[in-house]
Amino acid sequence: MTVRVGVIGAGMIGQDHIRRLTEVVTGATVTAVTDIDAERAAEVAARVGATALPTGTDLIDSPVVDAVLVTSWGPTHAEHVLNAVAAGKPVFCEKPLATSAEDCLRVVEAERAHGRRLVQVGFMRRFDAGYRQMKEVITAGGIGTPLIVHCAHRNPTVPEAYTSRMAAQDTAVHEIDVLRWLLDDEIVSAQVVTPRATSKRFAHLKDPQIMYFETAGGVRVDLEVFVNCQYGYDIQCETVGEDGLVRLPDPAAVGVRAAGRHGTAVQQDWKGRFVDAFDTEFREWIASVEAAVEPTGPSAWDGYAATVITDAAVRSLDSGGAVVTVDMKPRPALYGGTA
Ligand SMILES: NC(=O)c1ccc[n+]([C@@H]2O[C@H](COP(=O)([O-])OP(=O)(O)OC[C@H]3O[C@@H](n4cnc5c(N)ncnc54)[C@H](O)[C@@H]3O)[C@@H](O)[C@H]2O)c1
Ligand SMILES: O[C@H]1[C@H](O)[C@@H](O)[C@H](O)[C@@H](O)[C@H]1O
Repeated sequence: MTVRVGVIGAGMIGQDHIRRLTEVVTGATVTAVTDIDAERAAEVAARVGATALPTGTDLIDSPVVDAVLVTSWGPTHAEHVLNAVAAGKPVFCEKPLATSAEDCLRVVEAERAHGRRLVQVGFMRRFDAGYRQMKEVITAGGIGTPLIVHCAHRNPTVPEAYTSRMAAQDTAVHEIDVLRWLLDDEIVSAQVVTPRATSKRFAHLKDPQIMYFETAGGVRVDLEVFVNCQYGYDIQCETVGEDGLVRLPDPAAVGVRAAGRHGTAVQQDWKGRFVDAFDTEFREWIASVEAAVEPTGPSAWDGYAATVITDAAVRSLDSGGAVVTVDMKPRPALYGGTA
């Protein structure tokens, strides 16, 4: 069976995922596209022989759509995901699942009422080969009990519309998700402190920021978020355990020796850094839809958890650096919990 995907939001990442679904992943085709910019929807749909539809509701209800991909602006995600769950269709939602914890919980409740998982959230790092190898080592006891994680998340620059809160909501949210998964542990507190700001930023922005997280199991995490670091897109992660440490590899790149120097190029954006992770993410999602089984990727609960934890980080930033306790509901049985 070929999975017929309808795409809501034909912007930057929507178009990239449409290319991925049509050119990279086998067993999928894009049959419908919608965007509040109707001209854009028509143009993108025409490129892949899909139908442009006026609204997300039309697309979700369309008989030529088996599964829904939501790549519109964050504040619109919850509405589309809730409509897809109501229609009983599998839905892949780019992060964030919703911009408030309340809206994330509405999705969780809708899915629980439906009785099985239909939602996958687009935290692609769980599909990155390096993070997967780290998890295998940690799970196999290769470094003993994890104690500390050191992380850095650096972007070369960000646009003027990027705000200080987005360091948690848009950027650190990737570490928040991948660390919960990597450590199989829950984050219970967050603290954000700010050093001297780089002069190479917009005046309104606090950049860099240093975030500290603590897990229920007592692991301490430090994360540098620096979104105007100038030199490249650089993701670092090192987990220190009782018996050793495991470090995320840098992406493979040729070594160049010339003009008296030896070096390797640094990635310049997330698209290139995580291209393989995105491909794997969509291969696995399409395979789960094709097999009519629940997706194994990040769940609606993971989307909720990430939002609650980023909210705590934002509160800490706003308060000038207080340690903020994460106020998370008990995890329901549908997501491996006991509630
Ligand atoms: N996983 C990642 O690393 C990653 C990377 C980039 C973006 N994202 C996420 O993807 C989402 C989209 O980001 P982007 O950079 O592509 O934004 P974008 O602005 O380029 O595209 C969003 C598109 O959605 C359309 N749109 C907005 N509301 C809509 C609605 N209700 N119905 C239909 N269309 C609607 C807009 O007109 C626009 O074309 C964001 O939530 C963002 O956080 C994730
Ligand atoms: O939306 C992007 C994307 O999620 C990237 O992976 C992250 O590095 C950026 O900071 C963020 O702005």
